[in-house]
Amino acid sequence: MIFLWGGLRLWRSPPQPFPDMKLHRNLCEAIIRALEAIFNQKQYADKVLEKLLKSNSKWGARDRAFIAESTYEIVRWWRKLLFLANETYYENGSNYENRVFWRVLGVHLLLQHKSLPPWQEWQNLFLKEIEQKASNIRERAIQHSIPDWLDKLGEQELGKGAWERELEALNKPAEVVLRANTLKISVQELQKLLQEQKIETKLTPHSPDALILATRQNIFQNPLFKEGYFEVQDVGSQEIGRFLRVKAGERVVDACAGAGGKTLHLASMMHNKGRIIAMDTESWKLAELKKRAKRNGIDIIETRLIESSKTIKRLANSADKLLLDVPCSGLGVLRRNPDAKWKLSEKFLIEVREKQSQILQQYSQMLKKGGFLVYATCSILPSENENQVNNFLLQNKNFRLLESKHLFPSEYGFDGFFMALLEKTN
Ligand SMILES: C[S@@+](CC[C@H](N)C(=O)[O-])C[C@H]1O[C@@H](n2cnc3c(N)ncnc32)[C@H](O)[C@@H]1O
Repeated sequence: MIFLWGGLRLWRSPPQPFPDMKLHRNLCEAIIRALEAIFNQKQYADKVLEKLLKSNSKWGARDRAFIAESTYEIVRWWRKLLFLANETYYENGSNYENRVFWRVLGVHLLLQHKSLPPWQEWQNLFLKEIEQKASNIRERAIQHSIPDWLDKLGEQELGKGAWERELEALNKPAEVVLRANTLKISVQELQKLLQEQKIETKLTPHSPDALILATRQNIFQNPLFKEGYFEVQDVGSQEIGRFLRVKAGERVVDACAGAGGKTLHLASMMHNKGRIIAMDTESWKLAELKKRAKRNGIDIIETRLIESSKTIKRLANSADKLLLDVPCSGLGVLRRNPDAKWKLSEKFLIEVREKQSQILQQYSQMLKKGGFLVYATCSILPSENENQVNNFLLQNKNFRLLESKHLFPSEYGFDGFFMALLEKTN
């Protein structure tokens, strides 16, 4: 699964019709190239777009937004658009012909009320017919554009009503959320400085340091970002950091730190006092984390690459607080990563659940007696969440559950997460 911290996320805005924009063939060809790389070469959408947008410096901001937004919306609605284009959907990962990408793009643009140029690829596509077909879809997996196996699994795990509510919410494009780096600035001051640049934001009751961008722009180019005044981080992800209740001066281990989205938050809540050991199995992510820490004015983080179980054993009984933000299906963040639903498989889910339970079992040994750990995922499936925690508690009587929380996109409007706070009592 993918974890994003890069600039591309900012291009995922609500679908916009770009009403007065002429359809240039080179922009449509760029979208086709992106779709081909995502669906046939199985590349990650964010990486594909990052590379594609860098490849042509002549595209203006509107062109780039058009390419990125169209690609993301097509990826999100892939199965439904194939159905409306009278094309076959392959659940087994087979490749699609170029012609299919063109037809799907044509259907998408018609539904955005664009009039199509008389290009040969778009002959015989008519909005009225497409709309009529769309109004008669009976199958939930097509309507919500999701693979059959995942649709069945979601219903099995969450129940019909809850799964349908999440399906609906997970197909809405995500907002861009900033987290003020309180080591450098308060959320109110940040809002004011952004306003002076005519960048409108709103506060949210769900997170004290969060600001939500009213309109999308390349915020990573903003001088305030370069100065480390804020990071881009979803509201739910911010909640996980707070859930660990870290204090200044503590020794904290963030064992699946990745590029450090949550590590940086922990460090600012600790007022940059104490020690955080940020670990991961991927060295490139830890290298990125170091860069981000520097920008944020944080110097209490030490990165440690996990090369074997020895790295973990060396830290036995050493942490006051431990964050286990484990690898997962990413089902809670499909709004940001819609391509994940086409790349996930039952086999991957079985493997990732096994990994989660191993991490929980082995890494929890790093905690001191009396210490707290947070087990977190960006999944909404009980099999990755409470079931993992319950199994662990059955086998580890020296831990007790203090609190757990589900963040469902349908209920609070942001990404889906799970977090459980455990205490090591003995
Ligand atoms: C959910 S992501 C972490 C996101 C990160 N905490 C953040 O807030 O940006 C899970 C991370 O676990 C890492 N990972 C995978 N297997 C691991 C293992 N066995 N031990 C530690 N980390 C692992 C992945 O490389 C990935 O960065």
